[in-house]
Amino acid sequence: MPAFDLDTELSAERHHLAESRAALARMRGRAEALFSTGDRVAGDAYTAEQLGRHMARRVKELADDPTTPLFFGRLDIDDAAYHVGRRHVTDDAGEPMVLDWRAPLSRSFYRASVRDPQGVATRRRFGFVQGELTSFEDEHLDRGEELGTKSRILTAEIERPRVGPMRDIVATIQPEQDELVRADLADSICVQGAPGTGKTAVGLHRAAYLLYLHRERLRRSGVLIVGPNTAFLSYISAVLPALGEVEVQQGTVDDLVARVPVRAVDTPAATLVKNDVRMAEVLSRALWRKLTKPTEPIMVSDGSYRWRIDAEPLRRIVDEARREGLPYAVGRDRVRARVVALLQRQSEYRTGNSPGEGWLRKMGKVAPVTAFLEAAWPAVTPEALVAEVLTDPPEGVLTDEERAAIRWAKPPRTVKSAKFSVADLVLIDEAAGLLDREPSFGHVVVDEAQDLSPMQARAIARRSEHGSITVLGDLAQGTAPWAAAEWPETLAHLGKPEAAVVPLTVGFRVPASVVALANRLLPALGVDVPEAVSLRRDGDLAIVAVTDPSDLDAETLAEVTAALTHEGSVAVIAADAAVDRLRGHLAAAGIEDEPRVEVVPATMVKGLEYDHVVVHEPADIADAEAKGLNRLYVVLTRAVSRLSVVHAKPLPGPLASA
Ligand SMILES: Nc1ncnc2c1ncn2[C@@H]1O[C@H](COP(=O)(O)OP(=O)(O)OP(=O)(O)O)[C@@H](O)[C@H]1O
Repeated sequence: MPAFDLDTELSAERHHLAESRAALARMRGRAEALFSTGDRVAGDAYTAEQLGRHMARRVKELADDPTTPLFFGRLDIDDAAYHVGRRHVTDDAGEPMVLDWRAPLSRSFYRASVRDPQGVATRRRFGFVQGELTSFEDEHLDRGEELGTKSRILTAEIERPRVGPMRDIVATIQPEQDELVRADLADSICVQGAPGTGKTAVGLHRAAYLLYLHRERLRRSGVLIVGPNTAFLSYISAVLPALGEVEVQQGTVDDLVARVPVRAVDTPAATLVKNDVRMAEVLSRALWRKLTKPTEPIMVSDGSYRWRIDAEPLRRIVDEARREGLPYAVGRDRVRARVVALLQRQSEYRTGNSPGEGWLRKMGKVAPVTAFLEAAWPAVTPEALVAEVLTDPPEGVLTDEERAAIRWAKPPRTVKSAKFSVADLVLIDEAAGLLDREPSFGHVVVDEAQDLSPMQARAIARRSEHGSITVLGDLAQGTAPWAAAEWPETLAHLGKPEAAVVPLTVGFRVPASVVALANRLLPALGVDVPEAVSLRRDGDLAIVAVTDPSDLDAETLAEVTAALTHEGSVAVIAADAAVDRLRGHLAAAGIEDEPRVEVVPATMVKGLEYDHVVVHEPADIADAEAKGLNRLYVVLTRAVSRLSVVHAKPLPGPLASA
C-alpha cells in the first residue's frame, strides 16, 4: 500500500475517533439533562429515586476517559466497517459509531481466524498513545493473513510498563480467554491458570460481559468479586469502572462474614480445626440436637375460652417441620404457625367464627406457646451456637485433641462479651446459614481460590446458591495450610461440583527466562498443573550471590538503584520478618520518597505485579512457612520485565542449580 494511502486511512480513523468522542459527549449531555429533570417527570418519590439512581449510573457509564481509546479495533464485514470499543456510541440518528466489545458482533474481533473468518474480511487493531490514535495493523483474513500473538500492537500492550492499578485488556483479549469471558451465565467454570495467564483479567471481564448481557437480572441479584486481601482488591478496583461497570461488589471472604468484630487470635492448631469441613457437621449437630420431643400439652386461655393441644399432635408438628429440611429459624416459625393454626381451628369449631389477625398474632406469642417452642425448638443466635461449641466442643466428629485445640481456655460470661477470631467469624456465618437462607448473588467471581478453606468455600457457596460462579486459581500458588491439591474438592465445597476445570497456560506477564526459573520449583510443589509458557521473549533475570551476608541489604539496594534507571514499578519482596529492616535501609539511602519503589512482604504479593522485582534472600522466604516453596513460586512470578534474586544463603531446593 502506498504511504499516502496509509496516511489517508489514519486520518480517516482519527476523524472517526473525534466524531465518536463528540457523539459520546452529546449522549452524556442528554443523560445529564434527563438526570436534572428526572424528579420532575417522575410520578412519585419512589419512582423519582429509582429514576435518579438509574440516570446517575447512566451518566457515570457514559464518562469518557481521554487517555484511553474509545475504540481499539475495526471489523470489515460485507463492505461495512464496525469499530469495536469500550461501549456503544451512537450518532444523533441512533446509528452505531462504536460497538461495545461485548456486543454479539464484536465477538468476531476476538475469535475470527483464517480457519473460521466468521464473515470478517479484515480485522484492524489500533495503536494508541495517551488516547491519540497513532497506528493500525490489518489482518486480511480473507487473504489468509493472520498475526495471532505476533501482533505488534498486542506485543506492545503486553510489554507496556506497569504503573499504578491493574488495567483492562479489552483491546487484546485472546481467543482462549474470550471463550471463558463469554461463557453462558448458567455455566460455573474453574480456571486453572499458571501465573500471569490472565485469570484475574478474565474473571473481571466475564463479570462485565455478564452484566452487559443480563443487565436487569444481575442488577437485581448482584455480582460479587471475592479477592484474597484488600491490597489486591484495590489493585483491581479500577478495571470494572473503566469498562463502565460501577455497581459490582468486591470484598474478601473476611468482609463477607464480618457480622461481629474480630477480637481474638487463634493458635495455628485451632485455626486448622476451625477451617476443617467437619466443623459444618459439628455445628449442624449441635444445633439440631436442641430439638426435644414435646411431652406436655399446650393449654391456652384467651379470656373467654380455654384451648388445649395434646402432646401427640405437637410431636407430629415438630417432626414434620424437621423432615421438611428447612433452615432452623424458618422451621421454628413454621412450628409456631402450625400451633396457632390448630388453635384457630378449635376456635372456629367452637365459636363458628374465624378469629381475626390480632387474635392469631396474640396466640403466637402467649406464654404457653412460647414456652412450648422454647422447649421443643428453642430460639438460638449464630453467635450463641458457636460460643456453645467453643465452650464445650461436642464429641462425635472431632478427635479429643482437635476438641482441645478449639476449646476456649476461659469461656466468656455472656455471648455478648465473647471474643471471636477470624476463623470464628466463618463459623458464625455457617451457623447463620443453618438458621436462615442467605440471599444469593447472580454471579460470583472468586480469585485465588486455591487458598480457600473448606469452611470459607462454604460461605461463598451460600452466597451463590442460585447463581453461577467463576473460580480462578493456581494450585501451584496455594500457600494456606489447607490449600487445595486438586480442584474437585474445592468446587464441591463451593457448591458447584459440576464446574468444568479449564486450563490457561499462555503467560502475558512473566518473561520466558523468569518463568523457566520459577518452573524449576513446580515438581517440588506437590500439585499436578500444566507449566506456564511465556509469550514474552524480552526481560532480564539476574541471580546475585553475595558472599558476605552483611552485604545482602546493600546489594538489594544496588539492584533497586539499577532498576530505577528503567521505566515502571520496582518491588523488593522479602520474608515478612525482614521488611521493616529493609524499609529502614532504603529510607536511609533516600529511596523512601520514590513512589515507584515498594518493599513488600512475601505474604502480600499474591495477584500483584511489578515491572522489576528484587527478591531478597529466597531461602528465608521458603523457610518462613510450611508452604514456603509455593510462596517463593508466587514471589518469583510477580516480575513483568526484570527479576533480580539477591541471596547470601544457598538458593532453596530445586533452584540451587540455577
Ligand atoms: N490478553 C491480554 N492482553 C494483554 N495483557 C494481558 C492479557 N491477558 C493478561 N494480560 C496481562 O497479564 C498480566 C497478568 O494477568 P492477571 O493478573 O490477570 O494474571 P493471573 O493469571 O491472575 O496471574 P496470577 O496467578 O499470577 O495472579 C496482567 O498485567 C494482565 O493485564
